[in-house]
Amino acid sequence: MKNNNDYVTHNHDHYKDHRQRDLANRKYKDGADICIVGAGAAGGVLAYELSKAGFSVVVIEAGPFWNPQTDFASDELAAQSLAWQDTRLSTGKDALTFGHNNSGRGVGGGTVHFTGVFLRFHESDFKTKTIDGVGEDWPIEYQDLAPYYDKIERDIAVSGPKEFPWGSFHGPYPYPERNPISANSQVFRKGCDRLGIKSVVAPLAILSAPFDGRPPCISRGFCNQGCMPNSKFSTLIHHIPKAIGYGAEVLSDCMVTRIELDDQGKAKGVTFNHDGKEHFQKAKLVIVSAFAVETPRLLLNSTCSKFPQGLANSSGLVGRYLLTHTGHDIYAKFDDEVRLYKGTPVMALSQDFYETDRSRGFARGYTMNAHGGRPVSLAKNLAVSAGIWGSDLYEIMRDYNFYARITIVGEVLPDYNNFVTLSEEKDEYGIPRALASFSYGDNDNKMIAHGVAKANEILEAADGKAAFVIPDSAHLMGGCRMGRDPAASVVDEFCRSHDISNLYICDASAFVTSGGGNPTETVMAIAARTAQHIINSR
Ligand SMILES: Cc1cc2nc3c(=O)[nH]c(=O)nc-3n(C[C@H](O)[C@H](O)[C@H](O)COP(=O)(O)OP(=O)(O)OC[C@H]3O[C@@H](n4cnc5c(N)ncnc54)[C@H](O)[C@@H]3O)c2cc1C
Repeated sequence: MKNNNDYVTHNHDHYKDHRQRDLANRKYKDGADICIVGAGAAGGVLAYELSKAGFSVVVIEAGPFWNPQTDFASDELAAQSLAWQDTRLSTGKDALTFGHNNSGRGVGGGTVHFTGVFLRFHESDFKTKTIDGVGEDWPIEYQDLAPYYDKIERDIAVSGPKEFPWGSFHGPYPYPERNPISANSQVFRKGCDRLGIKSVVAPLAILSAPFDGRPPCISRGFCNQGCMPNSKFSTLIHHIPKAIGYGAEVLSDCMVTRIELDDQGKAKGVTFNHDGKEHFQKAKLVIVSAFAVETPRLLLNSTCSKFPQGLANSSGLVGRYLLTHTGHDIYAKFDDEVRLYKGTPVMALSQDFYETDRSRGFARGYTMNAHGGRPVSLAKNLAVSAGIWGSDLYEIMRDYNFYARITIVGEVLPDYNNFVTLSEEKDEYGIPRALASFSYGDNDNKMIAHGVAKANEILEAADGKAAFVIPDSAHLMGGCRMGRDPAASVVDEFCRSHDISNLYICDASAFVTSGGGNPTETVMAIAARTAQHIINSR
């Protein structure tokens, strides 16, 4: 019998014992207290906190149980498999690109291939309607999440600056900031300094010193390809192994196709597909943590006579108010080599343009990330998103080493007409494929224009020559927004669905607004708060 400490020892193959081989002999075949759908950022935190509190927990994950030592490759193309690659249909004026840029698949979810930029939301993010007259207020405030932000940062030893100039949290972070920073980040900070724009070394869920049996980052630079040395946090290597140590069971390669209700209209478990066969997992409470596209899709697919519009959907808002961040990439060319592939991709950022400044002509704002990048994705994005082909494309790729990049992570305002729903087309499980529709609004477009101009100013102040812009988006959120009014939201402030008392929806889909910074710390803080609520309600 292993004790819990065995599961926190890293760099050996502690995952193999838990790859599901025999579903007939699974641990909680006759029922568990809690079934969590999806083992990503939120699902991992929930599994850890709830199993630690003594609940019997089953986590059902569509993708594989990755082993960093054998499954992660220092190869851009090979690592595409870490993302959700099933076909999703996309429409709208600014149709979203899915695949590698949007969600994970497999234990760890998006945390396996995320960049590790770890930011809190600001106080204003939770009340944009009250403060700026745009978007919607959340049913919670920054202060409700603050203790959970603290906890998550401590739990995974976030590295960051001693002083963080923006928002309510001013540091220090549990672990010191990363040093040295990449050449791209040095270029960014030089440009900011010359223009009087504040910048810092980025807070990262990547170790700057040893922690929990894991080594500090060696700046190998393949963060988005899965971190083989385990220096970057993911729920795959942190929360999930510990949850297993507390008794949780993880069923990987198992696609949940429906949430099932009993005669009283309460959740009784989920149906899932493994290797072409259907299985049922009984549970007293179901939590859906399948991310901003798959969560609404699963709810909409789980129709029954009592809920013909899908589960938790009496408001008609499941799938509505889908959010993303503007993710425009601004490139400039330098005389000296920058080598964008080197080191942790984001090592410096600025939030000087995060809060509303009416003189700019739009509400809300953005984070600027000095953002490294790899050559295959650059070539693809140049051709597909920027429409640069032929000799122009060849020349840029030939001079790849001389480009620097800034990415604008900008707040997109919530819009009822941005949504995910079910299409007419079905996948191999017989579930209708997701169809997402997305268009930027006027405020979003003004913000993008401002961010692009500001990034060019910074790069030019650092002696670069403005080169090209690749339009992009990042980080999906929303689709099951939280709120107090059951007619205007899908879940309450603890992510409990308004319609079904033992059905929780807890992941990025619960976001009301997108904030102007990378979202995963907020996803995890919300999950930790939801777990505490479930524990308190026991
Ligand atoms: C390239 C990239 C870089 C990023 N970088 C950053 C960053 O630097 N900082 C930051 O804050 N955020 C970043 N993000 C965003 C981050 O990954 C997400 O915000 C976060 O993972 C969302 O957490 P989640 O729990 O909602 O979903 P996920 O982490 O995506 O987890 C959902 C899980 O559910 C599983 N699932 C889905 N449907 C089913 C089903 N029907 N049955 C069973 N399982 C299912 C999926 O396989 C997945 O494992 C990045 C994202 C990408 C794509």
